[in-house]
Amino acid sequence: MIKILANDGIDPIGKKMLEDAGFFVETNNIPQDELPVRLQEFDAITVRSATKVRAALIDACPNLKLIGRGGVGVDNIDVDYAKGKGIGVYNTPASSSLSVAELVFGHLFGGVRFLPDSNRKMPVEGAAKFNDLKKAYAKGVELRGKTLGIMGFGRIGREVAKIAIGVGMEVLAYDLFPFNPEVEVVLGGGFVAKVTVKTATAEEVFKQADFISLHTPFVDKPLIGAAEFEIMKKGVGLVNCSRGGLINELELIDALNAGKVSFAALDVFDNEPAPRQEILSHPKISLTPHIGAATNEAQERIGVELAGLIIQHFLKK
Ligand SMILES: NC(=O)C1=CN([C@@H]2O[C@H](COP(=O)(O)OP(=O)(O)OC[C@H]3O[C@@H](n4cnc5c(N)ncnc54)[C@H](O)[C@@H]3O)[C@@H](O)[C@H]2O)C=CC1
Ligand SMILES: O=C(O)C(=O)COP(=O)(O)O
Repeated sequence: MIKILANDGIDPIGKKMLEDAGFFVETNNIPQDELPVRLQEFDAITVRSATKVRAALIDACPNLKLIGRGGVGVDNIDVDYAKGKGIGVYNTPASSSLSVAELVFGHLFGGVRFLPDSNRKMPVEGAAKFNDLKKAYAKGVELRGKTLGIMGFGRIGREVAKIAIGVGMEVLAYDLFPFNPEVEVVLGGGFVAKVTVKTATAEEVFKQADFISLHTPFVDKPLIGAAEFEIMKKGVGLVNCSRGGLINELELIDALNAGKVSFAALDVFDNEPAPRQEILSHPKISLTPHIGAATNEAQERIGVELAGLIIQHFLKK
């Protein structure tokens, strides 16, 4: 019997699909340092972003035939190394795009009206300083009519654009590669509108956008640091629901303190799972603990897609 370790969990429907197909599935959260021994008895492992499947772990588990990533980023897996050893590596690239895009808008709506800071301060200072807080948060802005710069016009970037258009924002889209600027915006009542977004260079996005949202993978260096903050509009808002490292965190703090950036919203961090304290305690940063894909709908789609890929992999052997 094929044995699968779902080390960062798997949606119950995906698990049942695997079991119905005759696989044994153990849902667990085995600590990283115990995996080199305990994974040896399994044929496959599924992970989210927490568990790392590096070369040393792969070497320790000669029985391993498949690594499944329930999600998009495979930066926690030594993919080429695994494939070089004949191990199948799969991810579920489209299943969570909408959930991430909706979180981006949660952060944007929150950022422009100071919700994170208000939520931190109201329970502590609300009664004594209600009117001071009311004054401090009086200068919010509306999103409609503002320009959203989207860096990386892939699956998530495109979903973000659709919501932005629905909200009445202008979209400036930048990608490293040529892309189709037309998106299909689903409106109520079964109507679909085809809208062509403006394309831009990275520099144009930095100079013209009121808000910037990042949707590229992290490769080797930040996309945004002091030089980029320098040319941005004063008061720009930034969202990073993509990967820690894309924004230089220390230079972000300088830009927030200088008033150049009005707020930042981070779902991902340099040092996960322990982001730096200056980031966690900054009043102008909206924080979520890497939950872009953490919705019932996304996790169900991911579980079902991953189960299908695993079944197909083993059945075709
Ligand atoms: N916060 C969370 O929980 C989640 C985060 N993510 C992350 O979101 C990111 C984007 O995911 P998808 O949109 O699904 O990927 P995708 O592959 O569909 O799109 C990424 C786009 O970025 C472009 N790109 C790559 N390098 C670039 C650069 N240096 N400058 C400009 N564009 C560049 C690519 O050409 C591509 O169009 C990934 O890093 C992924 O891991 C994905 C799901 C959940
Ligand atoms: O799919 C991705 O790239 C993600 O970052 C999602 O991470 P998670 O599976 O929620 O730990």
